Amino acid sequence: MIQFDAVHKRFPNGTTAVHDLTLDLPEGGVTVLVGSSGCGKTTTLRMVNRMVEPTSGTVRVGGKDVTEQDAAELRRSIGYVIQQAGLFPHRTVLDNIATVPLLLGHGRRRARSRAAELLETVGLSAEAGKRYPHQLSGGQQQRVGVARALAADPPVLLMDEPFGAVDPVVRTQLQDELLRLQKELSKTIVFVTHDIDEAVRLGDRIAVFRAGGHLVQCATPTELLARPADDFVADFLGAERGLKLLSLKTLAEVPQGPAPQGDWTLVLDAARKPLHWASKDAELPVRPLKDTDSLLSALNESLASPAGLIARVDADGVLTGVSSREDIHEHAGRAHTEARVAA
Ligand SMILES: Nc1ncnc2c1ncn2[C@@H]1O[C@H](COP(=O)(O)OP(=O)(O)OP(=O)(O)O)[C@@H](O)[C@H]1O
Repeated sequence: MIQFDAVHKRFPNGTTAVHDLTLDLPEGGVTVLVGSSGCGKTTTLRMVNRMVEPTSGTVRVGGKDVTEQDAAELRRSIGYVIQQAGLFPHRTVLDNIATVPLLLGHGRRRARSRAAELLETVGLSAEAGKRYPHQLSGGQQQRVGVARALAADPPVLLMDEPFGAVDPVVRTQLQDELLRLQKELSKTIVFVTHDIDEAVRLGDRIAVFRAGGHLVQCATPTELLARPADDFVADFLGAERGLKLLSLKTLAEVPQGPAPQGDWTLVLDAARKPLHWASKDAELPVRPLKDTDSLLSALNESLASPAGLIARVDADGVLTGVSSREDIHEHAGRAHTEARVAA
C-alpha cells in the first residue's frame, strides 16, 4: 500500500534524515516506526503525504508515485494526526472535525452530520462537539484529532506520536480505542512513537530506525522481541524484552484444573465467582484471569498469588479452574523457544 523505494532525504543544512530506505507497508496493517530521537521517523512519515520531499528514491501510495500527485489533494486523502492534535482553536470541536469533508466539497449539513457520527466513534459526547478545543482535556483533544483524521474516510492514516502528551492511563485508553477502531476500519496506519511498549501493543509490524535514518529491522512484534537483528535493536527493546514477548501470548493454552487442597482456599460467591484467597488466619485478594489475558499477566498473578495458583474465569467471571505457577512458567518458556526458532 505504501512503498519506500531507495528513499533518501538530505536537508539543505547537510543532515541526512533518512538513508536509503526501502520498505513496503502492507494494506490494512499498523506499521509502527520506532527509534531514538532524531533517527528520521517523522521525516519518513512526512514523505508519505509530501510534507517533506525525498532527495532521491520513490514513495508510492496505492502504487502511485506521490510526487506525481497534487500535494493538497494527496493530503486530503491521507489522515494525519500529530501530538498536540493540531486543532483550530477558534472553531468548535464539531467544526474542526467537519473541516476536511467541507474541503472535499461535501455540503455543510452532511459534513457536520458526519462529524457528529465520528465524535461518537471516538467516544466523545455530542456536548463535547459544541466546545472549543481548549475546553477539552489533552486526551479528549487527541480523540478529536483522530476523528478529524478519519473524517474523509481516508485509506491511509499517519500518526506522529499522537498519544505522546497524555498521562499513561489515558494513553492506554487511547491505544485501546485505536485498536478497537482499527478492527472495524482496517486502515493502513503508519504510527510514530518513542515508546517500545506502545509499538508492541499497537503494531502489526515494527520498523526500528537508528541514528542517521537507517532502518535496522522491520518485523512483527513477536519476531522483533524473539530475534532482534543486532545488539542495537536488542538494547532498544530493553532488558525486559522476554517479558514483553509474554505480553503478546495468551493464557488460553495453559492447562487448568480443580483447585488442589492446600493451606490456601479460593473462596467463591454463590455464582462461583472468585472472591479472595483465604488461609487459617489471613485473606488475600485474587485477580481472576480470562483465556484472552496475556501470559505476562498470568505470570504476574501467579507470583502474587499465595498458593502459586491463578484463578481462571469465563467471560462472565465464573470460575473455570485454576492453573499452577509451574504450568505458566513452562508455557512461558515454550512460547519463547517457539518464537526464537520460528522460521
Ligand atoms: N527541516 C529540517 N531541516 C534540517 N534538518 C532537519 C529538518 N527536519 C528534521 N531535521 C533533522 O533530521 C533528522 C531526523 O529528524 P526527524 O524529525 O525525522 O527525527 P525523529 O526520529 O522523528 O525524531 P523525534 O523522535 O525527536 O521526533 C534530525 O537530525 C533532525 O534534526
